[in-house]
Amino acid sequence: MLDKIVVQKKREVQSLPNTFHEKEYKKNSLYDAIAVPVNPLGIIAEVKKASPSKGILVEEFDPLSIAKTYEQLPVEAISVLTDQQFFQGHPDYLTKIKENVNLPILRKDFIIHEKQVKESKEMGADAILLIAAILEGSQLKEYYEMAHSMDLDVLIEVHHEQELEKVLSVVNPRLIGVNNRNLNTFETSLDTTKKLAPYIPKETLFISESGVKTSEDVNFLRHHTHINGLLVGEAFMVESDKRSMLRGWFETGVETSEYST
Ligand SMILES: O=C(O)c1ccccc1NCC(=O)[C@H](O)[C@H](O)COP(=O)(O)O
Repeated sequence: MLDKIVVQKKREVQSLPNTFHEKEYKKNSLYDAIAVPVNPLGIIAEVKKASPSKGILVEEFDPLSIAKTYEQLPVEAISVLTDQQFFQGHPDYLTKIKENVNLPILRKDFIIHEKQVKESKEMGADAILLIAAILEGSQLKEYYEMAHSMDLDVLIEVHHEQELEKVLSVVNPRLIGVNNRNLNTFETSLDTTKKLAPYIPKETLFISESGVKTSEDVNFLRHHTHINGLLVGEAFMVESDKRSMLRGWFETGVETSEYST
């Protein structure tokens, strides 16, 4: 699946312009929001209509209204899927949300070319995702530095130790996301975050992405790891009472964390 997505992205990149116009948006820092969260963990809530693994998640999809709902909750940031082909997202969703919602906005897409970094800035993103699985070390470094020079935060996503090693050999990432979803089989396992936790540098903010749905999931991650945040899509999208769900995640808390270095 990841291969198919990359093939499609290469096509899309060809039709992107060579120049982009930076608009003046107020920057909301994803890094700062996760570093000092309102919740016990920083929550990045995703605006996600559909996915290759689950198909359509919600029939009546109004991205701005979802983002406005998130803004009323105690969440730290919003992730917006801008991929059209596989996730039924759109770049315009991100721009509209940026113009109307005062939270850091992460552009969630499959960035494989520098033009997409510039496009993200033009769209109004505060942060971009770089997926180690689809980038060479040299590209990771180039796009990471380019993004920072444009005042974009970067969340670098990894799935296993080799990808993490590749990332750490080229940059000192401020934010790392461990994606619990195997991008080939779509299966999610929170053990992915648990296994990688000992290797995430202490000075890096550490996000666990995908497959988080219940308070047991949240407690498992808090007990076994030192994560700073969670990126959650499906659970928020399908839940009508998002506030209660979020409250429930932190109600019991974790008495002791097993995690130690
Ligand atoms: O969500 C998918 O099915 C998917 C498939 C292939 C590549 C990426 C995919 N998702 C992107 C994401 O990383 C998630 O939308 C995000 O982490 C939230 O995950 P979840 O809470 O499980 O919806």
